[in-house]
Amino acid sequence: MTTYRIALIPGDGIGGPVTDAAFAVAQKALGNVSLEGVTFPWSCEYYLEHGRMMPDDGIETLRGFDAIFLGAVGWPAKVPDSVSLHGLLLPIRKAFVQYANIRPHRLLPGVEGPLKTRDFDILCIRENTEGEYSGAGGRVHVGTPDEVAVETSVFTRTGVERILRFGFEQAMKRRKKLASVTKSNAQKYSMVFWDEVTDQLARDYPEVEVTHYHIDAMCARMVMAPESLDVVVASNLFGDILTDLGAAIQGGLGFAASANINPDRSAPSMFEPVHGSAPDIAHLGIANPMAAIWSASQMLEHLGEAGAATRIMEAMAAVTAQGIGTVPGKDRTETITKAVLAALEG
Ligand SMILES: NC(=O)c1ccc[n+]([C@@H]2O[C@H](COP(=O)([O-])OP(=O)(O)OC[C@H]3O[C@@H](n4cnc5c(N)ncnc54)[C@H](O)[C@@H]3O)[C@@H](O)[C@H]2O)c1
Ligand SMILES: O=C(O)[C@H](O)[C@@H](O)C(=O)O
Ligand SMILES: [K+]
Ligand SMILES: [Mn+2]
Repeated sequence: MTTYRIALIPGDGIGGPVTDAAFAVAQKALGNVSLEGVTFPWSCEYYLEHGRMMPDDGIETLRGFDAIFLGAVGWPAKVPDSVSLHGLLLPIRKAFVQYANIRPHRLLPGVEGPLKTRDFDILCIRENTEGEYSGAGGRVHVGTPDEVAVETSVFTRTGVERILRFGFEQAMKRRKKLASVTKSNAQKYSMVFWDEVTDQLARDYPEVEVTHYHIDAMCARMVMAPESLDVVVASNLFGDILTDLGAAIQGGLGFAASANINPDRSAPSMFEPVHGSAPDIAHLGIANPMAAIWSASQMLEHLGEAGAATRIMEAMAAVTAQGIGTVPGKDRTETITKAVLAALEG
C-alpha cells in the first residue's frame, strides 16, 4: 500500500487550523492510500524560544519527505516579518529549487466577491527563487543621516528561462495564451532581459499567443478583463503582488492556493495557501480553509493522485454551491471543513 510522507509546518496564526483542515481533507480524499504527516513546530514562537525559525539541519530534515505542506509564517507583533520570511519560507523555496510557484485564480460556484458574476480562469506562475527576493543587498551608515540601503534584484538566464519555459508548457496544456509581466519601460536591464528571453522562447512555442504587459497595466486588466487572461508569468515580487489581487477577484485570500514546485523532482515541493497568518482573525475560528484545501489538491495532483485531487475540487465546489464558506467570516473553519469532508463522502 502506498504511503506518502508529508512534512507539516503549520507555522503561525491561522496556519495551524487551515493545515489541520487541509490534511484531514487530503486523507479522506485518498481513501486507501495513506498519508503520514510529521509535524514541525517551526514558527515565530519557535524563533522566540530558539533564536532561529528552524533548526540548522531543517532543510536536510525536510529533504526526505514526499512533499511539504505549510500553513503560514509570520507574527509581526513579536518577530519582524523580514526575519520570519527569510528564516523559513524563502530558504525552503530556494534550497529545494521550487522555482515555479503556481497560483490558480478562478471562482468556485456561489462565491461572493467583487467579480462574482465574471467567468475567468487564470493561472499565475510566479518565479520563486530569485529576482527581487534574492536577498542581495546591505545597509551602511545605519542610523545616521548618511544611511544607505541597497537591495539588488538578481535575474539569471537560467532562472528566467526556466520559469518562462514552465509557463509556456502550462499554456500548451491550457488555452495557449501566455502573458509575460514586466516593467521594462522603467527597469531597463532586468526587465528588458526578461522580455528578450520571452521572445526567444516564444519561437519554440509557435502555437502560444504571447502578450507583454507592464505590471501596472496587468493589475488593471485582472480586474477589468480577467477573462482575457490564461497563463500569467511574473517575477517573484510582481507575482507575489498580482496573486493577492488574483485572490481578491476570486473571493478573497481564503480561496487562493499555491504550489511551490520543483519541476525536476530533485527535491520535495511545498504546498501552502497564498495567505499569511492573518493575525487580525487568528483566534476567532473563522479562517477560510478553502485556500489550504485547494493547495492540498495541488499536492495530491503533484504526487500522482489526480483522482483524489479532482475529488477535492469537486467537494469544494459542492460546498460553495450550497452557500457555505462563500462570504469571508460568515462560517466557521470547522463548519466549512466538515462540509467538505461530508461532500467527499457523498
Ligand atoms: N506564505 C506565507 O506564509 C505568508 C503569506 C503572506 C503573509 N505572511 C505573513 O503573515 C503575516 C500577516 O500578513 P498580512 O496581514 O499581510 O497578510 P494575510 O494574508 O495574513 O492577511 C491579509 C488579510 O486577509 C485576511 N485573510 C487571510 N487569509 C484568510 C483566510 N484564510 N480566511 C479569511 N480571511 C483571511 C486576513 O484576516 C487579513 O485581513 C505577516 O507576518 C506576513 O509576513 C506569510
Ligand atoms: O513570498 C512572500 O512574499 C510571502 O511568503 C507571501 O506573501 C507569499 O505570497 O507567499
Ligand atoms: K501561506
Ligand atoms: Mn504574498
